[in-house]
Amino acid sequence: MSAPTNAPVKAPARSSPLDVLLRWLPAALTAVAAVVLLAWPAITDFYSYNASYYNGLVASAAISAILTISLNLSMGYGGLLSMMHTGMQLLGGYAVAYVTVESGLPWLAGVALAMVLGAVFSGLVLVISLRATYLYFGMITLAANLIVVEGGKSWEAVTGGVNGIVGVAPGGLTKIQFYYVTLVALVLVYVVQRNLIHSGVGRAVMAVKESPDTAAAMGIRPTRTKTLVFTLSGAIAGLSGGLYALQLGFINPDVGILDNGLVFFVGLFLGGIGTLAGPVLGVALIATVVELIKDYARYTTLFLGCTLLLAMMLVPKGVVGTWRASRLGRPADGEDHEPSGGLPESVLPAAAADPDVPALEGRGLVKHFGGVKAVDGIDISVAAGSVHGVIGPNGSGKSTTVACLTRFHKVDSGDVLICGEPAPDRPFAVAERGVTRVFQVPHLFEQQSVLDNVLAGMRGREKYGLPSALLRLPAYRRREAASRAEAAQLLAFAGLSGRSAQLAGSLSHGQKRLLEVVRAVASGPRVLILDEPATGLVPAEIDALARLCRAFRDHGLAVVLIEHNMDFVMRVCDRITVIDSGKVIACGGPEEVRADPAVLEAYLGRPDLVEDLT
Ligand SMILES: Nc1ncnc2c1ncn2[C@@H]1O[C@H](COP(=O)(O)OP(=O)(O)OP(=O)(O)O)[C@@H](O)[C@H]1O
Repeated sequence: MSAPTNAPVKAPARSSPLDVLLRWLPAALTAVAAVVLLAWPAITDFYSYNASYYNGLVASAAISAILTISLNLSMGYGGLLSMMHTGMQLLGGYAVAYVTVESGLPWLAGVALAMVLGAVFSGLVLVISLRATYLYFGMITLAANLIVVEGGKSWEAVTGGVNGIVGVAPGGLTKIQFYYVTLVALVLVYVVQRNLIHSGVGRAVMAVKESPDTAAAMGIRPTRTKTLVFTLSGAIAGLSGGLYALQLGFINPDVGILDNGLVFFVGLFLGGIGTLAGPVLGVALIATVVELIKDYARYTTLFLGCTLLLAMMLVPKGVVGTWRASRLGRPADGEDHEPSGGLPESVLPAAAADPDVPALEGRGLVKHFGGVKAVDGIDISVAAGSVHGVIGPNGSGKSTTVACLTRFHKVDSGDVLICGEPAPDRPFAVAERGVTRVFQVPHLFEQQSVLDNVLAGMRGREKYGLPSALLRLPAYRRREAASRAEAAQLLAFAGLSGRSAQLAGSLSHGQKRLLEVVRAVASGPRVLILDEPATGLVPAEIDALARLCRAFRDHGLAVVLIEHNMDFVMRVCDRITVIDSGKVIACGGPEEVRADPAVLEAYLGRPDLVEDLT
C-alpha cells in the first residue's frame, strides 16, 4: 500500500515568542526544582542549624507524593475510587517494620515485601468487588481500610497493637543517604506512571475507565485491566508505606486512619487528577503551605479541607489540568488534510481460508425485553468479502441484533457463529476473534489525542505486557513504533492525519464518528460492524467511510452496516437484510430489496425512506 502523502489544506498558526516562552515554563521550573532538590542537603546545611528537620520535610513530601501518584493511578487514570490507600500505606509500614526489627533482614527486603503486600491486598479487594460500581467500590475500599487499621490494633503479636513497632531504620544509611533514597524512589515511581500511561497498557486502562463496553468491543479485557492498574497502585502504596515507616522510625495503626489520607486527596485534586505531574505538584504545594503555617498546626486539617473546597470550585481540573486545558497547554487544533494512501497491511488480517463459510452468522436469534420482542427469530449471514447492510424502521431491532451477535446482550435463544465456529460468550472475546463493533452513540476517549484513540484500538493486537511497557524493553519499543506508524497511515487514509495531536473531544461530530471507525479498524477485525456511522457526516466524510468499507471488502473482510442513509447503503452494500418488528422481512442485493413489496410496506410510515429506496 502506498505511504500517506498528505498536503495540508491551510497553513498552521504561528506562536508568539511569549507563547513559546510560557510553553517552556513547566520544563524550566521542573529543571530548577530538580537542581534545588539535589542540592537541598547542602543548602540546608549551609543556611540552617536544623538541616535534618528540613531534609526530613522534603523526604516526607516525596513519600507523600509517591502515595498520591498511586492514588492517581487508581482514581485518576483507572477510575477506581479508593479509600484504602492509607490502609495500604500502613500495611507497607508493617512489612518493613516486621522485616527490619523482628527478622533483622535488610530494609530493602522489607520494602520489597511492602510492595508485594500492597499489590496482593489491592488485587484481592478488586477481585471481590468486580461487580461494584464506582461508589460501591469506594465503600468496599473504605471497609477494607477499616479492616487493616483494626487488624493492626488487634494482631499484637505481629503489629505491636496500638503502640505499633518502634526502632524501624534503614540500616547502613545515613539520614542524608535516605533523603536521596526517597528522591530516587519518587523519580522511579513517576517514571513508572509515565511509562504506563504512554503505553498500550495505559491506554487500555484509560479506555476501560471511559467506557468498559467500548474497550471490550476493541478486544480489551476490562476486568484484567482494572486488576492490573489497581494492583500496581497497591504495590506503589505499599512502597510509600515502607519508606514512611523508615522515615518515621516507627509504625502504628494511626498511620492508616482515613483522616491521614486527606492530604493525599487534597494534593491530588489541587495538582490535577489524571495528570502525570499533578500529584507531585499538589503535594509540593500542600507541604510548603503546611510548613509555612506550622505555628498554627491545629488548623492544618481545616486548612486542608478549605483548600480542597476551593480547588474543586476554582480549579476543578487542578493546576496541571487547568494548564493543560488552557490555550498554551492544550495541543493546537489541527487542520484538514485530503484523505490519502491505503489501509496498512497490518490491520488487514488474512482472509478466511474457506470463503464459503460466513464470516459472521446469527441463527434463530431471540431477545425479548419483557413484552418487547426486540429480536424475534432473526437469521443473518454475513459473507466474507462483502458489505452487508442492515436496514429497517426505527425500533425494528437492528442494534439489538448487533448486540446479540457481539454478545453485549445475552440471547434468549439462538446461536452465533464466527467463521463457522461458535462465538465465545464475552464481548471482549468476540472482539479477540475478530468481530469489532462501533456503537450507535459515540464513545470516544475525549480527553485523549486523536492518535491515542487510534492506538487504543490496537491494544488487542499488541503482545507486550506490563513489565515490558514499564521498562520500555526492546519488544515494547518496536511494537510502539510500528503502532504509531500504522495509526498515522490509518489517519491519513481517513483524512484525519492533520488532527492527530488534537484532543478527540475537540473534533467536530462527523470527525468523531470517522475517528471511531478508524479506531475500530485499528483493532484489525475480520468483521467490522458499524451502527449508523454516517449520521452527521458531511459528504467528504461519507466518501472516506465508503472508501474504507470498499477497501475492507476488497481485502476479503466483512463490513456490517446498520444505516438509515439509504443512498449510502445502496451505494456500498453488496447484500442487505431488512428487519421489521424484530423479524427479517427481506434479504438480498440492493436492487432486489429496493423492489421488495414487504420492504416498501415496512417503510410506508417513513415516506422519506420510501423515496430513497425507490
Ligand atoms: N435495553 C433495552 N431494554 C428494553 N427495551 C429495549 C432495550 N434495547 C432496545 N429495546 C427496545 O427494543 C426495540 C428494538 O430496539 P433497537 O435499538 O434494536 O432498534 P433499532 O432498529 O436499532 O432502532 P434505531 O434505528 O432507532 O436505532 C425497541 O422497541 C427498543 O425500545
